[in-house]
Amino acid sequence: MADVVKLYGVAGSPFVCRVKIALNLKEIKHEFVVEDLSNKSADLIKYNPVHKKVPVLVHNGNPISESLVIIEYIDEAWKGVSILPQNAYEKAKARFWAKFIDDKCQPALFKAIASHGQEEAVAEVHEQLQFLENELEGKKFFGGDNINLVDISATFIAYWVGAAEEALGIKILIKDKFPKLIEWSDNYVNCQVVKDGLPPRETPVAFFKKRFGKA
Ligand SMILES: N[C@@H](CCC(=O)N[C@@H](CS)C(=O)NCC(=O)O)C(=O)O
Repeated sequence: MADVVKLYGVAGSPFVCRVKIALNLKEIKHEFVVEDLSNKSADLIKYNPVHKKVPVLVHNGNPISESLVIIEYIDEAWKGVSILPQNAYEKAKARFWAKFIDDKCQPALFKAIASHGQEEAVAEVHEQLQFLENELEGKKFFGGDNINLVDISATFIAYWVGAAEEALGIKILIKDKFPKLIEWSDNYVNCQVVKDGLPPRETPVAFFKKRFGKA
């Protein structure tokens, strides 16, 4: 029997896009079920009763939530290109950086964006981003020649930060400070599997204007 794969999400969510990109990498056919987060569906509450958030992947009726968990599930459940390294140490390192991006980088970036690029908040985010800049030394992607879990985790940095900069007229990813990260962003968002998983740029730009723009 053919697999039935449904992804519950909203087009503008960087967490949902992570999952779309992982599905694209593995060439997994799926149905995208659009959620209204201001009026969550009974399915979403049933499938993710703990967090009640998207993304949720439902594979043959089995729900999985939390984007990083879903990506690891996709990697294990389907053959094709590997998203996590095979080597135990490299795998642990990939998980470490993905968690670092979620726990440290994204919250710091959000704070810097919300503050309209206030100096202290930007300095804090630069401290975090420097670790990623160093990690890219001698590599095209965090995964080396190919995209891996860390690249997908950093989708917000590659795409949403530029949209926030445009929407609010601020600068966070400074070229002189983060040449590798900027080169990586360009390479990453121009991969077809990534492009196919991202919303049009107007979507995040409009989101940041509405959420943080001056009235
Ligand atoms: N840690 C979660 C975060 C997911 C998340 O924050 N999703 C947002 C959309 S971007 C959401 O569903 N928000 C609805 C809510 O908070 O009620 C993941 O990695 O999947």
